[in-house]
Amino acid sequence: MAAWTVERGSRALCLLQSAAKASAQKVLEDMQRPQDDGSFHRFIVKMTASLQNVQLRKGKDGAPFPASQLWQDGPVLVVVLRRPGCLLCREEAIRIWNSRDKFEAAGLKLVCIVHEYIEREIAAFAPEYWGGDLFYDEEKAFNKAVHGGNIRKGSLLALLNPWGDAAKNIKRAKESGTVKDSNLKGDGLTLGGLMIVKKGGEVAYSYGEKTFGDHAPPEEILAAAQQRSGRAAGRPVMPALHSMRLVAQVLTLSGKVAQRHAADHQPQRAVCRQPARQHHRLRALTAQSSAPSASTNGSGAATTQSPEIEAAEVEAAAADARQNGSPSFSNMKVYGLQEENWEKAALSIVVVGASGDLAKKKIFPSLFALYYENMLPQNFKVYGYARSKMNDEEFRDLIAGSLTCRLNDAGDCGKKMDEFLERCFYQAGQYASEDDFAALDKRMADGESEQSCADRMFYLSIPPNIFTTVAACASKAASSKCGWTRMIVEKPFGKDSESFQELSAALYEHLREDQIYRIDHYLGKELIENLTVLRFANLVFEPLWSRQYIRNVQVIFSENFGTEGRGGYFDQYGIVRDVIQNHLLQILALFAMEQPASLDAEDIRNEKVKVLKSMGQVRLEDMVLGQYRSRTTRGTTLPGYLDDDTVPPNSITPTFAACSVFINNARWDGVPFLLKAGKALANKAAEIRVQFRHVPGNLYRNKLGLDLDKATNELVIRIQPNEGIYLKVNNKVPGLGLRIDTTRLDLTYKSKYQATLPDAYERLILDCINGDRRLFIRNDELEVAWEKFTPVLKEIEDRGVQPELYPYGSRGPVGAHYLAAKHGVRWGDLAADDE
Ligand SMILES: NC(=O)C1=CN([C@@H]2O[C@H](COP(=O)(O)OP(=O)(O)OC[C@H]3O[C@@H](n4cnc5c(N)ncnc54)[C@H](OP(=O)(O)O)[C@@H]3O)[C@@H](O)[C@H]2O)C=CC1
Ligand SMILES: O=C1O[C@H](COP(=O)(O)O)[C@@H](O)[C@H](O)[C@H]1O
Repeated sequence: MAAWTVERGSRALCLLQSAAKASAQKVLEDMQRPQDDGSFHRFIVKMTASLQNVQLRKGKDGAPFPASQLWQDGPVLVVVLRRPGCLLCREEAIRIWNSRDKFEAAGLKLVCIVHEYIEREIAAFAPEYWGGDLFYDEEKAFNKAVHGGNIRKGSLLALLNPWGDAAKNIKRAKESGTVKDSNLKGDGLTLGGLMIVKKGGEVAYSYGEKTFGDHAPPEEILAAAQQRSGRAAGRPVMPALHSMRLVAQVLTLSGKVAQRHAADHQPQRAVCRQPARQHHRLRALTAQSSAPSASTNGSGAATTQSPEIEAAEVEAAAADARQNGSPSFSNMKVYGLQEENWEKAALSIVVVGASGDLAKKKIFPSLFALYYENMLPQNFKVYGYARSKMNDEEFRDLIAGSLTCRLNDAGDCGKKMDEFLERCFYQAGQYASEDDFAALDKRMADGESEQSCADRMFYLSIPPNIFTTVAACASKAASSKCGWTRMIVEKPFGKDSESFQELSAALYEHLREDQIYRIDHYLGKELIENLTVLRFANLVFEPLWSRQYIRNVQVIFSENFGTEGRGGYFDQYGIVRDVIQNHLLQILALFAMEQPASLDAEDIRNEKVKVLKSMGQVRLEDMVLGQYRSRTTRGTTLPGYLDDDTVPPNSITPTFAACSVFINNARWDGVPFLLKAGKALANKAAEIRVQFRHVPGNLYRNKLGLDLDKATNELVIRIQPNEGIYLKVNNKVPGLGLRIDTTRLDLTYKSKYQATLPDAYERLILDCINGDRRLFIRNDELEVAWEKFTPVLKEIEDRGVQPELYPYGSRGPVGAHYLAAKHGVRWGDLAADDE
């Protein structure tokens, strides 16, 4: 068989790299020379064999017959459903069914397969959404086949992400107007797809749904159908599963795109010498160039340009290839291999500083949660790296203690934990030793060798003084040779403008901006993700979001424990650098920014930078500093900050700070933004409070009591704990007479949603793997953030400003009340009516 093998595509890619200016047509011609090393053939045989004898039924009680009967007389297009009642499945079914003329013209018969037979559901589905034959596949063999032989389950987490593909698909389906009604009955998690099977059983095309409602691109199905029948003018018939996609990839690789990508990957050695690995590289490049947002951000494999520019380039390259290439591809969109490669992809995750607190507390549990939710690529491995001496078993014991089964435990958590731990390894090494990182590289390469090529993600969970040393050694000695290499860098990103610039410059010596993922875990919190949805997806809030209606905004962080063990780190930074300059300022930026042009990372971050630039300098006179002291209650003494052994005696580092800032733009002019953060306070909370102005000429003024502030509307976005959003409104108390009460319109997440909220680190690690940079901080954001705070921090240190003492477990220093009063407002969290 004249097969289009993956290796053949690999060679074509090398050809492209070495002669990037060659036209796509020429490359296609080169690829079209037949080559048969048997691998594609073996794949087809395996796939075909797995379906031939599958027993299908027409109806639940119908007589079973072998699936091979479907294609014994001619080719067939098989729609493999997830669930007949679902909106997205109905949308897909009717779309295919309505295009049946084209498929039938290409000689295909259309059938639909369900893996569950709920009579009423089927009756509501066919013939309303599907007019052809429908068969029941009890074994779910077709659902497996479209996903390479395994059941693939969609994750409910995917539905929680308002920017995710699943949400976009739901929107698209609703807007299509083709589905009148839908329901939630049946198994909605087992993903489906679509296949074209040739007469006799050879699979000519296969597409597995990657997430809910991700359907095979119509142009691709049609092109495959035409190829299958050999009807596309002048085209050789070719097996479609790989070749269709391979050609799509090659089309994207013409001219400068190929050149740029080739240049972007570092180090470049061995790229062309390893044909087996090229397949993966093809994926990485295509994933980056494929259509929707996930793809432009997708691999992050290598661009310093904005996604729009890149998308335009890819489009131009594809257009070029269309012009010069075969007419049968003229309508073909450039879709990536992401979905199938998600399973084939190999990923090595390195946690540097694996013996430390953050790694144990957050990173490994998050990785396990992602694994449990099937969010990690099939071929992933985790490597812990630190100086401490441990073997793999000891390392596994160390992290096992912190893994939990909190996410939707389906009873298999223990087993999953064991599976996860089997993929965890430990490599001891010094942080400044390239040789030690080379040893890690070797270890990873051994682990990766079964796959085509692995991407590598490093999480630098180490003290800031060694960030750049590690970045240097890791990038030099342990970068991925053919996939992407990304590094998540933890805060603190410097101590002031100067040290930040130094750190930044040092990182840039070894990494490009698109490889650096500066994490601020507050951006990964559910309610922060929801902030932009709340603003921009509701008509009722955005018009009020300005100086005209808002009196002040408060961003509040409090913890009911002290530095406890982290005093050594904390004392060098203090609460302003630890929480306000990063977490709270990031929240403020998202809250106050203008509507971005799109939800792309760069558009959002551009708006954040603008609003930060419009912010005035933080001034000492607008700031209150505090430090907690010990407190004895009922015979128990809670230690003061200075009682922490890791804190120097007489330290004046603030553990509490509050400040007011203004944003000097048309929207926010004159509105005080009050930021407050403290440790060892009365409770643990993080929230945004928006206090609205008083109602002018209020008819009920005399019913509201003397304190009008109590009756102003207040919108509270409770980031944690007990996540939720509520709006304080005035309401008539039911009954005779007219009494007014201030009450809450309350959306408390745990009452409304059953799903466990993912931890911020889970979301952010996954985003990094996906190349989604929206929730990571760009260098220029930090630059501005430091500009606003550096002068005041310097002044505090130069003057040796003494913090006001407050007792452990109290509501903080009294000075904070004066600060609010200076702006004629009160702290919402300290109001008597606020529990
Ligand atoms: N812990 C937390 O809650 C949070 C931490 N962060 C940030 O995450 C990063 C990691 O934090 P965390 O895990 O608490 O840090 P740790 O202090 O626990 O350090 C992590 C590891 O780094 C190594 N290490 C510690 N001190 C040094 C040193 N002076 N020189 C070289 N290596 C050292 C140790 O491993 P070994 O000796 O085995 O090499 C240690 O296990 C830091 O940047 C921190 O600011 C951010 C937010 C929260
Ligand atoms: O970054 C930090 O955040 C934690 C608080 O995080 P949370 O998710 O538990 O609210 C804080 O304790 C720590 O001091 C700071 O470095």
